[in-house]
Amino acid sequence: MGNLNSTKKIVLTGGGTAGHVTPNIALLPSLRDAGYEISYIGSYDGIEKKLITDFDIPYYGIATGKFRRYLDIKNITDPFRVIKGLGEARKYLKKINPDVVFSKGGFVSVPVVRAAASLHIPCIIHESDMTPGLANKLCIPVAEKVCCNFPETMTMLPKEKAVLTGSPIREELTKGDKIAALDMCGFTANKPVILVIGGSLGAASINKAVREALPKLLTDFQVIHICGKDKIDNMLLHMEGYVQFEYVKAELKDMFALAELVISRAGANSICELLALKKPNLLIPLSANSSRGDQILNAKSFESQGFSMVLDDDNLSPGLLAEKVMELYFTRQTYLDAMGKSNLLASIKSIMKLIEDAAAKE
Ligand SMILES: CC(=O)N[C@H]1[C@@H](OP(=O)(O)OP(=O)(O)OC[C@H]2O[C@@H](n3ccc(=O)[nH]c3=O)[C@H](O)[C@@H]2O)O[C@H](CO)[C@@H](O)[C@@H]1O
Repeated sequence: MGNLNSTKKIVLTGGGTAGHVTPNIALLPSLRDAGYEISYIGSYDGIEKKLITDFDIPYYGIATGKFRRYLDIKNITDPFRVIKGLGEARKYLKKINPDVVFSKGGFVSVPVVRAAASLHIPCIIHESDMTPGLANKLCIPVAEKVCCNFPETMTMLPKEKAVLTGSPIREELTKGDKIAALDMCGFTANKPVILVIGGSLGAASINKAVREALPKLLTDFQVIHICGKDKIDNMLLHMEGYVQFEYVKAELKDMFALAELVISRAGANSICELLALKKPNLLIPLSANSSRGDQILNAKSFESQGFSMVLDDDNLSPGLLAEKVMELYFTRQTYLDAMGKSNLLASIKSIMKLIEDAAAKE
């Protein structure tokens, strides 16, 4: 499309889980520096709306439906919601008239990208997992370029579209304050801290194993546990050296600064953050029984590069978890050495270049 004689405009989209939103947030400072007027199209009330409201960006909600691989009554109604979303996305895109759309994926992005393509607005897509998700698969045919996080993904995509950029990480995550985290958690400064993050939604199996392993873990460590919405265990609220949070926003940077080790799901953005922040980590990827297995591939790739220790969700037990944590603690320098070469800002720069090139198209 192109805006003659006017400010450059970009529409960001992506949602459903935080992993489809935080990379967009990571791009905001650079987009602002480059003079873009930024708008966001997401679902009416998804996590993207809650996360984006903090950034003073016009937000447009559309109807969205899931593309499931299993039988569900909603498979009958959701296609109508997607069609409705497509109409709404077209209406908002016409109103905003952006030069470019950047999509981080998730189901809400499909109507936005397809509507943008029908209006001849160039779209850049980002795939953070090793294998493209279904939403991105539906958008790749109409995308200008597809940013990849793993070299392995490049071989699965049309050659002329795939670009290896890595995942944009929020720069503020590097600016954490250990003392602020100690205060917030009521911890002492002379015992190492483990941060547990079960992805943006929390992970029931990790929550259970960590809680059952607490008698062992708390002998040598203090534990910050981000356990997911509605997953706080009230029985453990006053346990010394253990604190729980459902989800944290600005405080996450301080917790990262304080943590000596991190136990985490293997969501693509989470693991890139651990790499960028150089945190020795134990990954427990979401099992293939409850996903397409993308986290297992993400974790294997990080394990083979020496960045992570991996524990199968299917083999998870409190005893094994505590054992692996001790092993990680004593071998952490090996992981720190391997992670030493990552470059936090490289991916933001390379994605910005693709956005600028696409926006310059008439
Ligand atoms: C269950 C599911 O569908 N998981 C997918 C989802 O995970 P999920 O949404 O968990 O995605 P990621 O692990 O990639 O990213 C989570 C993001 O949320 C942030 N965060 C998390 C907790 C918190 O309290 N505060 C906070 O800011 C993390 O710092 C990170 O930036 O998208 C990922 C990226 O496509 C996929 O790899 C995962 O397989």
